[in-house]
This record gives sequence, C-alpha cells and structure tokens, in this order.
Amino acid sequence: MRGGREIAAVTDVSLDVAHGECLALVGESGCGKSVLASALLGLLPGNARVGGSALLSGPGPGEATDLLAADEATLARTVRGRRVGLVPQSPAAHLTPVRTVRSHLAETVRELTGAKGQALATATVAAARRAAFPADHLDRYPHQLSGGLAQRAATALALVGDAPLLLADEPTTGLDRDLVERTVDELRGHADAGRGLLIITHDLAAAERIADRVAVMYAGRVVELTEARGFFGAPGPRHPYARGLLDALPERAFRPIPGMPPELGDLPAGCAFAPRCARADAACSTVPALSGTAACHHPVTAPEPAGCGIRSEGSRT
Ligand SMILES: Nc1ncnc2c1ncn2[C@@H]1O[C@H](COP(=O)(O)OP(=O)(O)OP(=O)(O)O)[C@@H](O)[C@H]1O
Ligand code: NI
Repeated sequence: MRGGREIAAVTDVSLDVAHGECLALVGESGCGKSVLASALLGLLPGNARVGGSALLSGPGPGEATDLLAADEATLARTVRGRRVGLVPQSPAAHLTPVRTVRSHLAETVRELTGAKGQALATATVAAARRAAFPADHLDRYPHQLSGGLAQRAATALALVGDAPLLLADEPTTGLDRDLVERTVDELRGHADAGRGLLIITHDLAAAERIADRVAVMYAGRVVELTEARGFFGAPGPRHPYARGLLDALPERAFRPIPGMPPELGDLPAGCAFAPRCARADAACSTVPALSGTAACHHPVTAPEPAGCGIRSEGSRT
C-alpha cells in the first residue's frame, strides 16, 4: 500500500509442491513472486492483508499446518528454518552486520542440530561448503562480502535445517555461471532427498536445469503452470506471455516482449497481458481462469513461426 492505496500484489494463486519436487516460479520484476514467498512465512509488513490458506504437511503424519493462519510464535519457533527454509532475495539485509559468517552459521547449526564444540566447528565449515562459501572467508563480516558471497552465505544458512520445504528467492543473483549451476544443483539435491523446493528466479536457464514444473506469474497471477519439460522443449508454453519470456532469451529468438508490465495499482480490466498481446481480442476483457495449464482465452496450441504470438511493435535488439 502506498499513499493509502491498496495493491493486489498476488491474486488467486493456487500452487502445490510435492515431496521430491522442484517448482520454479518465474516472471518479470514486480509481478509478486517475493510477496508470495513472504506471505508463506509470515514476513509481510503489518499493513498487508492475506487471505486463503497455505497448507504445509506435518508436523505429524496426516497433519497439516495452515501457514497463513499460524501465529507469529508458531512460525518463529517451529516453521521458519525448521519446516520451511528461506533463501531471502536480499541476503545482505538478513545478515546481522556485527557478526561474522562463521558466527551466523554456527548459531544456526547449533539451533537446528544441537551440535557443540568441535562437532559444531566442523559442521559449520561443512555447511559453508555446501553452498560453495569459501572457508577462508568465514571470518568476514557481511559488509566485507561481495553480493555473490552474501548470496552463498544466505544459501548455506537456508540449507542447514534440511527443512521439508525450501523457498529460494533468486538464489543465484550475483553468481558466475559455473557457480549458478553448482548452487542450483545443490538446491536440486534438496528435492532429490525427498523434500520440496520452490525456486523463484529470473534465470530461465537455471529453472530449466532443475525444475520439474514451472509456474509463470504475471501481474500478481499465475498465468501458466505446467511440466518443465514441455514448457522449455516441445510443445512449449501455451500462454503468450510465457512464450514471450522464452522468445526473449538471447539463446532463443532474442525478441523482447514489447511494452512494460502494468502497475499493480492500475491493472487493465480483464487479462492484464492483453495490452501487450497480439492474440488479444474482445474476449480478453474478462480475466481468464487457469484452465488446463494456462490462464488465457487464446492459448497457443501449436508452435508458431517466429514473429507471431507477440505484438511486434516496439524495438528489437
Ligand atoms: N511493502 C510493500 N509496500 C508496497 N508495495 C509493495 C510492498 N512489497 C511489495 N510491493 C509491491 O508488490 C509488487 C510485487 O513485488 P514483489 O517483490 O513480490 O515482486 P517480484 O516478482 O519478487 O519482483 P523481483 O523479480 O524484482 O524480485 C511490486 O509491485 C511491489 O512494488
Ligand atoms: Ni522478488
């Protein structure tokens, strides 16, 4: 909310992540990805309103906790770090400035595993190694870390608890390509061990590398939710926006989606993507429901020749 206005940052989202599964949440900046992750962990500012439910299986067999209904004490004591791990989007902001990375990691390892003494020291170094955080930088303070190192420290912290669900919000920001791959492979390992992984990323190559399914958000809504293999390969995305995201990649058509995402406080009536979409017509004045895998009145049904599907006005680079 700005200036007393109310903004719907996330609307009508329905997602699930299974044990052993990696779901990648993608979409342009400002579409609501981080708000969704923050809502699940009770980390939204006090003036935010959240409706609906978010069920996390456990703690016992056949039980589930509604994260949106849970009180702060429950979230702080039993959920955050233990049942749901978080790699936050701005890791530097989550590290205490006056403590070294070793001290941060050791505290988390002690809290979550009970390790003490030499075992704690060894486990702390091992936790850093999991996220490719260099052991000889463990005694640095947050302000002495590059963006990439702060990112790795945050990932190391999030992995310590081996939580049944891990939310990783842009976990590869600031990393070189080889470290991107190493990091997402480590995250994938979290899913391969039977846990759930929701990765939020701009990096479609990283999503393609590790995701089982992909959810595409646009202006606060999930517009496509589908198997990663068919999304990145054939037949490709069905939503024109999702198709545009892939076509914009340098290694694909390198053709940007024309225009800009709408302001969330000033959404067009009907399909929010219609003003940027070559397929839009009168039907798009109503919001399309997610039916099948895409929320679109005119989903793409077959691969299209280059130049179709996206309105071609605007610059090409
Ligand atoms: N505390 C807040 N007060 C007002 N608006 C907010 C607040 N937090 C987020 N928003 C708005 O909610 C929208 C969604 O933001 P969010 O951070 O979830 O986007 P995102 O998809 O994660 O983008 P990015 O890829 O840049 O991280 C944005 O338009 C943002 O301006
Ligand atoms: Ni974000």
